[in-house]
Amino acid sequence: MQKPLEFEVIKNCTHSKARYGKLKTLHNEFETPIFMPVGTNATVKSMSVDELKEINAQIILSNTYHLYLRPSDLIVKKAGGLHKFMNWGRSILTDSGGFQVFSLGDLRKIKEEGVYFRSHLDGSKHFMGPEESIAIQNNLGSDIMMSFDECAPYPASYEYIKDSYKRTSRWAKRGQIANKNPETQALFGIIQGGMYQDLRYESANELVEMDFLGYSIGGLSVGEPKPLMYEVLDYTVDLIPKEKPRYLMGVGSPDDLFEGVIRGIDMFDCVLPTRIARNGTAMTSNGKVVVRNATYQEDFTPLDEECDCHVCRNYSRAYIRHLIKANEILGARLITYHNLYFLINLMKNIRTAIKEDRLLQYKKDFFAKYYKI
Ligand SMILES: CNc1nc2c(CCNCc3ccccc3)c3nc(N)[nH]c(=O)c3cc2[nH]1
Ligand SMILES: [Zn+2]
Repeated sequence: MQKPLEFEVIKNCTHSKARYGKLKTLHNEFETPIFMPVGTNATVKSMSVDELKEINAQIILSNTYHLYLRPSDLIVKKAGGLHKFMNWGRSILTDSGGFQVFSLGDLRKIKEEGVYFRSHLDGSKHFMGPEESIAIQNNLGSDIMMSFDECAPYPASYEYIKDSYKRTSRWAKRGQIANKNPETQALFGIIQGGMYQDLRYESANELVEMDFLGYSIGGLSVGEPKPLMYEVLDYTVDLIPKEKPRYLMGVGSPDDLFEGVIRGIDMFDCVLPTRIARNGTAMTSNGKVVVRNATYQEDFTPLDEECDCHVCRNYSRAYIRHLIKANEILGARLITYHNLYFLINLMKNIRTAIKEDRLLQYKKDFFAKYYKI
């Protein structure tokens, strides 16, 4: 049987759990650890696919919940699938919709069969369960699909988390059975269990039993203190077979990328770079630059002196500040382009540091500048 995904660990870091690897889908092959730009409505906001290729994006995320509601997965299927619809020839990963139903929709009810919710667009009533989520992802044709899960809130009681992760495991099994394209679309299990070590163990073991092609660590980056997220990561990563890819969902500040890589994570996604760009904040090697501040009114240097991206080679802080203040679309576009390039480039430097066995030193050097320590 043809496999829709192949993953190979090429180099393990000697003084951390970091590893350098390669992941192959039916669309392309890319190196890990990797940062995946988020493209909720079948677009990485304000970026064309040509610009995404220019910044060397290899895999982008899209979303079952959003595309089901608008334009509908049936229309995307009629277009020939999401790759064709958005003219993106590289890899696509789709989230299963569970997280978005809880964080966006007006939640009505979680039942064994699935979730009844109201659309955040027009309040219309909908139902989504594992079978519906996988059918939508099959229609979208993404290379990597996520199991339908409940991302439990934080904080939550032990009893709540126990019931929730057990239902998520039952949903994962139902989703596996519902997958119509197991030879062309890989399915990941999502480990839940809140901040309770024994429940994380049980969730991971039940999903490893089901033999998914990769595993996401869910239920984190939901408002818990960072040290707690890192503590849960410390013991949860070890439960995933080391030859399978590990995806930490919704994580992507520079600090969290380093801490996640050091703890053995291979894949990351985060809306931060695109979201902060829209309010005029750029990520640079010397920390964040809120370019809308008056200080940059006559600053004719690039966003980041050390960045070789198209934006930093051609535009000044003063010009981009002017665009943001004038609420010109180009302002957000230019900062988004640079922020995405910054994180994609950071991951390239992290991969090189792993290959050369100097990751912890690189982390020290990076933050010495980023936080001007
Ligand atoms: C920000 N913190 C955070 N995000 C989480 C997500 C969503 C990850 N982002 C995917 C995305 C894809 C397309 C468009 C927009 C977002 C989760 N997704 C699932 N399925 N399960 C989680 O436990 C879970 C936990 C999360 N924590
Ligand atoms: Zn730049």
